Amino acid sequence: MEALDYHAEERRKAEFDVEEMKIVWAGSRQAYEISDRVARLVASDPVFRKDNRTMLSRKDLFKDTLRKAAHAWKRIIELRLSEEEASKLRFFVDQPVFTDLHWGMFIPAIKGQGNEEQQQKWLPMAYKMQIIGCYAQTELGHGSNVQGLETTATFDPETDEFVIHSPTLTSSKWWPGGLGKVSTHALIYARLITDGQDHGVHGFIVQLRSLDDHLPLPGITVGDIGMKFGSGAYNSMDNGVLRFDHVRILRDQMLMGVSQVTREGKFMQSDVPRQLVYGTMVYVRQKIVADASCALSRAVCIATRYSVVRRQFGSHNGGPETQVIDYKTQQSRLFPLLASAYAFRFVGEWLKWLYTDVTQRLQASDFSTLPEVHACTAGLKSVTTSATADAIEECRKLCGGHGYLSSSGLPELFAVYVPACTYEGDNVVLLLQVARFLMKTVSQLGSGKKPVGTIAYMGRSEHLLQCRCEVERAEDWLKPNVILEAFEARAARMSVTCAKNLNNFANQEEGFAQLATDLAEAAVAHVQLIIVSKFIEKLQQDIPGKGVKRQLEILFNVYALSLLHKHLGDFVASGCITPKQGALANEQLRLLYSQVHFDNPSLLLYMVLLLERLLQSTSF
Ligand SMILES: CC(C)(COP(=O)(O)OP(=O)(O)OC[C@H]1O[C@@H](n2cnc3c(N)ncnc32)[C@H](O)[C@@H]1OP(=O)(O)O)[C@@H](O)C(=O)NCCC(=O)NCCSC(=O)/C=C/CC(=O)O
Ligand SMILES: Cc1cc2nc3c(=O)[nH]c(=O)nc-3n(C[C@H](O)[C@H](O)[C@H](O)COP(=O)(O)OP(=O)(O)OC[C@H]3O[C@@H](n4cnc5c(N)ncnc54)[C@H](O)[C@@H]3O)c2cc1C
Repeated sequence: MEALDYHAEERRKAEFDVEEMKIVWAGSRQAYEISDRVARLVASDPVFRKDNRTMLSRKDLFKDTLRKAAHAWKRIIELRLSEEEASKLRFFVDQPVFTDLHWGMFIPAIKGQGNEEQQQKWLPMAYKMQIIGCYAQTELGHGSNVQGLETTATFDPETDEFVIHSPTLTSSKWWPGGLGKVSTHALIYARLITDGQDHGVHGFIVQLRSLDDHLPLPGITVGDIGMKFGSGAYNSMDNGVLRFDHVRILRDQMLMGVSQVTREGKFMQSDVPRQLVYGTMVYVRQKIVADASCALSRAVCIATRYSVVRRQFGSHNGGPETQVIDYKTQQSRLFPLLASAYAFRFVGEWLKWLYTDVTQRLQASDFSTLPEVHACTAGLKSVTTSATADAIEECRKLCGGHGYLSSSGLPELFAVYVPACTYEGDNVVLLLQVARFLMKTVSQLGSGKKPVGTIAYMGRSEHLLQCRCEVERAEDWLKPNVILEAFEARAARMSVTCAKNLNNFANQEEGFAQLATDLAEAAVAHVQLIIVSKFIEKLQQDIPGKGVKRQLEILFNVYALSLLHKHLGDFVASGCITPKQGALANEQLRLLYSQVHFDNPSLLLYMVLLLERLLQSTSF
């Protein structure tokens, strides 16, 4: 049977309404229709082709990228695409490019940290792309440690200006996307100094290049930092280096939404948390979670198609060899990744709501949920990107030798995706931020302050520290409440154990440094609980379509039980479950794989309907 016939055959086996499942994946019928329309637009436009990407030189790749970005902008204008459609189009062009940072960070930073006048001044030019901006925070010497940045912005009351300067080699801005060749402006994060006093890191809009001849302005040294991981991949992006030699900017070019400097040079901290200066990173981290489900679904789509078509061994009497998707090892490696794509999709939907909610609260000067939003965006960005990067590599291996071919699409997908574990915050550094939030919560348990939101389970820690999972048979693991309690107990016990062990140290800082690995693992347990609980909440919603909810329930159980199996040590060591109950979970997982198998290609291949036209370089 031909491969495509087999696909059709597999689809026909679907025990659920594929059309309705597409809408579940997209989040709404409207979102699906926009995605499908824009995907067709991109796939049918030869300018957006990308199957030649890995064969181009860096220079030709960059020119090709500029051509695509300009063409995308032209199509957005011609077709009068909405902001959502335009964002989808840029996403489907699917090549790291300077506009990612212009639209994804430069504009959001002005919106989030600029005052009303500054937004009115800069945003119209940015929306029309009359100026092109980048987000220049990281320096050669500091990326994770933002408070360690060295670039200075010294106020000169004589001239009502800031003097921007790079005092050391390590203060050179290093990495900002779009900086190397294209950006005319940058949002610079620098140490604000007034009257000899250092007020920490703040944002400043600085013009880098002339709007007439695009040459660097006086005092500005700027360039590209060179080739990066892989051949195509992120080399379509002009990540750059930037140094300042006493460059003067007007006082009103300091973003004044969070803090201000008066004409007299007086520093004024608004009554908002200084961490709002980090707001753009929080915004991008929540977007990265939804993007993880997309990248993961693409890799799993490729690996599923391969697994359905590839046959190896097992021929009897000259008959066809066995489909590799029939091997239990192939299923146990592939199906949890399929389930993870859905899990990340749903938690990404929820995180987008959480971020929208905190944005509205901030406008009413309600900062109550800011710590939780920071912990959720940091933790989910860390856990989903690490899992997705590992999953793309696993999908390469699932495809045997062909997975290593550029034409499989997987090497490029991996090379473009993996920096997500580093940019917008190194994943370990972000887990330690979550751990800080967890330890603070545990320390307040005795104060009567009731934990709420995603940390509410800590308020039941007395019960969770004693409970025993009610699992006597494998099928008991199919109950969402049983799974939820196991994950809550694991997370609570790991955090409380860390908190107790911290007390063995002279001070919190020393304890935190010594116990960092345990704290990072407790953070992972907390974040995985969030993902599991949001999947359960999704299943509690009204989900139309024949068999759709049933399939999602199977995927939920695959996701949760494969995680439990992977982290069985945590669950058993913390006493949440017994080794016997762990074995029953594994037994149930094997049974679930058989169920997914008969529907898996359809579950996956409907994603192909959305992405297939964009996976042109994928061909088995
Ligand atoms: C690691 C960070 C957060 C440390 O920041 P620091 O100021 O040193 O804070 P502390 O660790 O001392 O914590 C103090 C306090 O503040 C809270 N907090 C920290 N961050 C936030 C936040 N974003 N929102 C709200 N609250 C925050 C923290 O919880 C503490 O609260 P307590 O109640 O416990 O006192 C910081 O250095 C950091 O974020 N580092 C990562 C840098 C980063 O992400 N860089 C990205 C650059 S842009 C980029 O990579 C672009 C990529 C291209 C692309 O995306 O395509
Ligand atoms: C493709 C790409 C695009 C980027 N684009 C931009 C951009 O547009 N704008 C911008 O400003 N930046 C950008 N960056 C920079 C990026 O934000 C930083 O690289 C990132 O924040 C990590 O910081 P770092 O490089 O200093 O890593 P480091 O912090 O030096 O991390 C190195 C190692 O040290 C460990 N580590 C560091 N601190 C601690 C700690 N306290 N405890 C335990 N372990 C620790 C980390 O876990 C890691 O293993 C980009 C980076 C990449 C790769």
